[in-house]
Amino acid sequence: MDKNSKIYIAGHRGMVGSAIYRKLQSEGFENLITRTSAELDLRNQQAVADFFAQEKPDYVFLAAAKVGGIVANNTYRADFIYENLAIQNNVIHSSYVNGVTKLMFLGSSCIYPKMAPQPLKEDYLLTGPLEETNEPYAIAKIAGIKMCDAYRAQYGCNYISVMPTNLYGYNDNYHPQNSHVLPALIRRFHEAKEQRVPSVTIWGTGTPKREFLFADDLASACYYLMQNYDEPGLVNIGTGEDISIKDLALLVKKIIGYEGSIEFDTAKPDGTPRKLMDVSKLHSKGWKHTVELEQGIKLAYQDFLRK
Ligand SMILES: NC(=O)C1=CN([C@@H]2O[C@H](COP(=O)(O)OP(=O)(O)OC[C@H]3O[C@@H](n4cnc5c(N)ncnc54)[C@H](OP(=O)(O)O)[C@@H]3O)[C@@H](O)[C@H]2O)C=CC1
Ligand SMILES: C[C@H]1O[C@H](OP(=O)(O)OP(=O)(O)OC[C@H]2O[C@@H](n3cnc4c(=O)[nH]c(N)nc43)[C@H](O)[C@@H]2O)[C@@H](O)[C@@H](O)C1=O
Repeated sequence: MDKNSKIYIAGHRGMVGSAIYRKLQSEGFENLITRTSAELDLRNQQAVADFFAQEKPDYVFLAAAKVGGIVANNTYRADFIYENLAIQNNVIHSSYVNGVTKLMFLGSSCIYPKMAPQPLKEDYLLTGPLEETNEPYAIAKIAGIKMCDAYRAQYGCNYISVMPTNLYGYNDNYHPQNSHVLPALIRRFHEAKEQRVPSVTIWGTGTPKREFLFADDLASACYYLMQNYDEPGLVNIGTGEDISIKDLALLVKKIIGYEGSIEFDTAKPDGTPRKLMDVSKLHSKGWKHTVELEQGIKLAYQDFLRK
């Protein structure tokens, strides 16, 4: 990418897309193209074809998707598979038709088998059954990886796939039911503190382990890989460190300054027992995260308080 390249960031108002937008701006890129979902519904094949034919972007970051936490994935199963397949099919195919130089597809760590060995290496893809709660979303994401590889193999397209671990940061979704765990806990502990509620309930047993990456770090990795990575297959993006949900809840409780107790709603799903990324490939390419979890949660909490 050079500073005059025309770059389309699909999903620029979301947590990831907005972080990629900020990163590109801070690096001096000015020719950035964006559309909200109201302006351009990426599920609409003709609208996407017309947009690409008119704008002819050089580079595409595909960060638009139907996204949510464990209960949203499990509840809106049809929406998660249909919307994600439609968005990625339309954007990837229109990129090919209109000669996009390079495209980055964002997947997720949920593409790996539920019981895969830890840490998760890139070559564990398609080696076992998926986690049931997010299987439709994961199937769509796996199709996206395979679509990038197929367009590379048949048409020589330089389309790359990156697999971020669980993310959090600025512009996160704080919906009480549909969000991911970190924004959910920030909101719940904050409201419990404000309303002097004696206990906070978190979902599941608290024993699953997750890895968390600050979205601005992810944007930095995406920028780095867009400049320095041209391979088929996938590359994990994470920190290589994980934490149990119980310990995460204790950390959020401490940062927010809530003094009540924690209870567990075991009627809610735990999901995958552990999802720790093997980040040796990413490190070998020359990128490492900079924001540690406690610091990142403090930054996210400040952002939550500003909204
Ligand atoms: N959040 C996480 O923990 C993780 C996210 N990822 C991946 O990162 C990417 C970005 O996720 P994140 O930023 O968290 O998600 P958000 O929900 O914050 O943002 C998604 C964006 O996609 C856009 N979008 C959704 N549907 C459509 C549509 N039909 N047409 C056009 N635009 C649409 C929305 O645009 P608008 O605002 O204009 O409506 C929104 O800004 C996704 O591919 C996700 O799978 C991967 C791993 C973990
Ligand atoms: C990024 C990733 O996100 C989803 O998978 P997930 O990793 O299971 O993500 P989650 O953040 O929703 O939950 C993590 C853990 O935390 C526990 N948990 C406790 N209390 C709350 C809570 O209040 N909300 C939520 N959401 N979870 C909670 C919850 O029970 C689970 O054990 C995928 O569907 C898929 O979309 C995907 O790729």
